[in-house]
Amino acid sequence: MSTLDDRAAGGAEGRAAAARVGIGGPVGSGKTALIEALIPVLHERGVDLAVVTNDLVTREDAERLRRSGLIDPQRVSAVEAGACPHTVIREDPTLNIAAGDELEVRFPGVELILFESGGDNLASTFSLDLVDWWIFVIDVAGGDDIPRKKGPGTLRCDLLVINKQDLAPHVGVALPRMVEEARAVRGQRPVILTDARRGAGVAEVADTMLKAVLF
Ligand SMILES: Nc1nc2c(ncn2[C@@H]2O[C@H](COP(=O)(O)OP(=O)(O)OP(=O)(O)O)[C@@H](O)[C@H]2O)c(=O)[nH]1
Repeated sequence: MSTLDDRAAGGAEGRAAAARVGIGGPVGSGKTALIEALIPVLHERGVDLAVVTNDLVTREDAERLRRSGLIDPQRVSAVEAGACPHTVIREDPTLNIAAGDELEVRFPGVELILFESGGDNLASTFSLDLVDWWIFVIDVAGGDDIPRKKGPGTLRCDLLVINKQDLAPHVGVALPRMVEEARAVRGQRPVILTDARRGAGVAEVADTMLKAVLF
């Protein structure tokens, strides 16, 4: 199993290691939709990219990305997480680390690997043995009280994405207040509003991530 230290040293084969970014969040918050929107933006920025998806007992999200036409299907790997999505991104990320290592071997120039967690709850967090930096995706339709609940995902992530901003008027959410409360509990660390289906806010997510992990 490689670790961040191994990877910083260029891995066993002396290859340059890819930056690894986690994308977690509750079921249906829009993690896959955000990745689908990010891929073209990252390609436009010239980033050599691969993706690892995590599903409970299927390869649904990987198949969705492979069929999307957005990315070479070979660059999408699937991890079947089993019963607890957070186990394989936090307690024992061996399967995910191995999937990332295998992508680095097959695509020696890969610069960035996105790890999508299976849908989980507000307590979900990533091990820093697996990722360098991670995003937590919540959505407006899940309720404007989510930031106030101070779940570990919301508090500890490097970037909080509040997705489905387009739904705010339909679910009675005051967006400015939700963002303000999120910023307050996160000590001013970044919070970005997105509409992953239409692409709003996605370039800002890409640039914040690239600034943190590649440049
Ligand atoms: N209106 C709206 N719908 C969205 C947005 N982002 C995602 N959706 C929809 O929300 C649903 C769930 O999106 P996914 O991307 O599958 O969510 P996910 O977090 O990957 O789901 P799991 O992997 O099952 O946890 C889909 O029907 C998406 O089309 C958005 O910004 N606005």
